[in-house]
Amino acid sequence: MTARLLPGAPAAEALLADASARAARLPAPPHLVMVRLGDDPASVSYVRGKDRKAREVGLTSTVYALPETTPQAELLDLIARLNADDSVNGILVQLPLPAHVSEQAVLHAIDPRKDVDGFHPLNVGELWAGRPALRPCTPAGILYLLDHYGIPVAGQRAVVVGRSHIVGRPLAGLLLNRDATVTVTHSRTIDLGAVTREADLLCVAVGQPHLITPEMVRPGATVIDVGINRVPGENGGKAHLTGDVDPEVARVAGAITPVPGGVGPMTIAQLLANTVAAAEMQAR
Ligand SMILES: Nc1nc(=O)c2c([nH]1)NC[C@@H]1CN(c3ccc(C(=O)N[C@@H](CCC(=O)O)C(=O)O)cc3)C=[N+]21
Repeated sequence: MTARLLPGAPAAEALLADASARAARLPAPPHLVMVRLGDDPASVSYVRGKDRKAREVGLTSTVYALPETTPQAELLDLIARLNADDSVNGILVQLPLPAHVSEQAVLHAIDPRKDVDGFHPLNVGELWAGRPALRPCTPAGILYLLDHYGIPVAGQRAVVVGRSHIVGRPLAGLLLNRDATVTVTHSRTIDLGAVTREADLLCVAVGQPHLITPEMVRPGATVIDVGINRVPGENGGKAHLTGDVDPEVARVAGAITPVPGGVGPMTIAQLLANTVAAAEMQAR
């Protein structure tokens, strides 16, 4: 038996088609502004991917590529101007930020109504209260993917491995809002495998290549691999991407997302859907 593969592309396409149709009904194309500091190759490539996809589906996209050394005050100033600019519907500041800039200060500064990452504390609070608001892109994209493939959530035992503010925690909140029974594990969890083996739905977001091995997975479980790890090629060969889940897990799982081509495309699609939702909210 080998697991059913859950590619992101078809689900992302469905989400984007809906977002694009809704965007066309607005008085002006929704406008996303992305800000990045420095030239970390992964950040450059992610922002480029989001910018390209935004244009493809009929949004307006602006990228501010600022020097690594940009003072925090200057970044906060830019955010204040974007907040005040009615032609801007969504603002994303690419993480991670250089050490001299406080992530907290930046995330607090973004107008919650334009916070298409869903990282502002007001939106975090709304998520945990189960009230509608802009949701973090990767977790919301994962829920969309599960729904797209008809994988049940309500009543299921969900285990989230990782408690980051951008994936693990908000994903646990979204699963709870959808009536899953949720356990969150982390680096201090004792006997991780005993916990993950209980999962009907196992979501892994820690950034450790192949942390999850076959004996840690309940036969037939759905496995969502959020890890995107760049590993150098053997003998100087090409570097490649690999997930937090050992590919051998496909022999026991019922369904599994690939890396690349699984959760990554959902994150981008959800960001653009959030931008359309923000524009709709602002038009009201
Ligand atoms: N403010 C902020 N918001 C974010 O949403 C955010 C961020 N900062 N910082 C970094 C992480 C990471 N992230 C990804 C988005 C798309 C892919 C993606 O499209 N991945 C492709 C592969 C891309 C590649 O080849 O590198 C895939 O999985 O198939 C991956 C990772 C968004 N993040």
